[in-house]
Amino acid sequence: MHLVFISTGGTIFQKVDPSTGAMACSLGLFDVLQPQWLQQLQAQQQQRRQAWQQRQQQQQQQGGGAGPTGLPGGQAAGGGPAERQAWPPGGCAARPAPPPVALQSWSHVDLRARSGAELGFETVFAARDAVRQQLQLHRPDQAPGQEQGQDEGQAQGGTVAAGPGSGPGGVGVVKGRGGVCFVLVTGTDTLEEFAFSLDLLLGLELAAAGCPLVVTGAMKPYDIEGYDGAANLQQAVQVALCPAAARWGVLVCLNDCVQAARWAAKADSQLMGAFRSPQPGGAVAQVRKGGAVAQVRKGGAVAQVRKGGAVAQVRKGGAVAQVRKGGAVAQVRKGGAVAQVRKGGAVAQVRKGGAVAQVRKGGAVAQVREGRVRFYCGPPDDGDDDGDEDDGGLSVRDPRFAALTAADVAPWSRVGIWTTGVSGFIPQELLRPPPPPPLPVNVTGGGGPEGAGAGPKAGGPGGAAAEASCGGGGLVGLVVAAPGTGSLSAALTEQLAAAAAHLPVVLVSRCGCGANADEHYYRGSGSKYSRRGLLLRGFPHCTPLQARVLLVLRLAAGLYPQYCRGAGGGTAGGQ
Ligand SMILES: NC(=O)C[C@H](N)C(=O)O
Repeated sequence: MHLVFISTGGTIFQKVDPSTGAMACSLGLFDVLQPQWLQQLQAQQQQRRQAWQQRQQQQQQQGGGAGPTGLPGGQAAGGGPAERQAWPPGGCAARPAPPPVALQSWSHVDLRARSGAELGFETVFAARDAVRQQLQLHRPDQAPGQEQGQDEGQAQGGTVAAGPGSGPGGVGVVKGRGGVCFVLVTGTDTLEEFAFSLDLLLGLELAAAGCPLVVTGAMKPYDIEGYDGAANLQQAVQVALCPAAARWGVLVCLNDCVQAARWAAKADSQLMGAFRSPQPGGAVAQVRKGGAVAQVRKGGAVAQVRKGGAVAQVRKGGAVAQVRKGGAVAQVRKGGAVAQVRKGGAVAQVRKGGAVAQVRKGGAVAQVREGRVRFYCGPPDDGDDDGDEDDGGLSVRDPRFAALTAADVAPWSRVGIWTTGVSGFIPQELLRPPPPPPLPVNVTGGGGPEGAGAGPKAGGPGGAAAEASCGGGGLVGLVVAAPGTGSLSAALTEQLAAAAAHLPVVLVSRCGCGANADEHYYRGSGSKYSRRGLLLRGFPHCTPLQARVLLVLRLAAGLYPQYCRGAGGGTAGGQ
């Protein structure tokens, strides 16, 4: 396996410059991750592979295969016994463990972006292109989606096919892997958007090729006690090499936890456990479409320490405590919500000890414990999303994104996010329709709407040229983060409905988790907006940040032609 590091900037590479007293991005990747550590890992993986091969031989000699439980013992990082036990519910009959992955070589692509705040789509696309290039170089022999008998898989003892009882997405089942995996190091401030964008642009390709990309960073700078950069980077490497990571596409790994890029969000601006997925902790059960699916965790982080104070962390509890500024316990709860009811399919997982756990949208999908990567569930069946929404035929990982370039996306990046609430308002200035196009030179009157007043060109997939249609407010689109399932006052509804004639307006929940419409309980909560031209479908459970990324890519890909000039819809206006 070849491991590719792609780095930008961020706190992970920062320490104070004594001459200025300001933070400076002065470290390189291999200052943070000692090559010696990689060499040790290389040797360790090799030993584990040999041990695995010996066990296979012994089992064959004994004629026992994988044994009655399918759990050959002694697996280490990337193939540990806990990982095997974790999934699927009901046990793992006759499912052989995949071989530990051999780390053969590594390389580094430095994209030289400075910090999370400076991240632009051009860097996202530079990363996408770097990944593509490496995928080409380490191309599996067979077509995506098929079992790959590629050199790497064969060199490692062959591929391991899905056995009976393998869970959704075949977690822990490695139907061959590509010969390359990726670790992207970046600033945490925009890490979730970077990871989500790459999952949209590359997720299908990576998952089909069995080549995971793991995104990481650090919450503390290099020269501060408790610097988390080295550990995060090491764990990201372990996750990238883990067989169970192969089909996830893009993952996020910080603070011992691995989360799906589809769900991970920076939910705390300071703590090392900043990254969470929707529904972290708290909920101990979920009921979906009438069938109970329990979610039990070992408590999650139930105590946090900021700026000194007692260090307290209680697990297997459910009691929640937070200690902030000097040790005062600011908040003590017991239990939080004990049940949630939503639409949706049941997906459950069994952990050691009989606890019935976790719907796939909740929390970490894997953790690094005792130096081992333990996946608790597999990627979604559909490889994309929860699939329980009426998404209007739009998937989140859309194959049409594959042809996009940075130049296509540039004109469409001016999508704004506006949050509404009590006495909610949106400045009309933001929503103004585009100015009339200037008359073409040497034309006396009657300038048509197309061709004139051209904004930057965007060549969409399939050669369909589209131009961004900027409203008078300078926006090409707007994401409205509204309360609850995306509830708007009557006045806002009318204001946005008028704007939707020329400006794509997406409505999402500002809750950070949950759908933007719920026709089961709040009947009409979606249709009254979509009837007026607001975009709701195809943004399932998207956070406002995710909806923004998705809208930018969809506009660039020409998926909403009514909002593009020259892409079949004429000048935007009227749907
Ligand atoms: N922890 C971090 O990486 C934060 C930093 N401000 C960034 O570049 O995103």
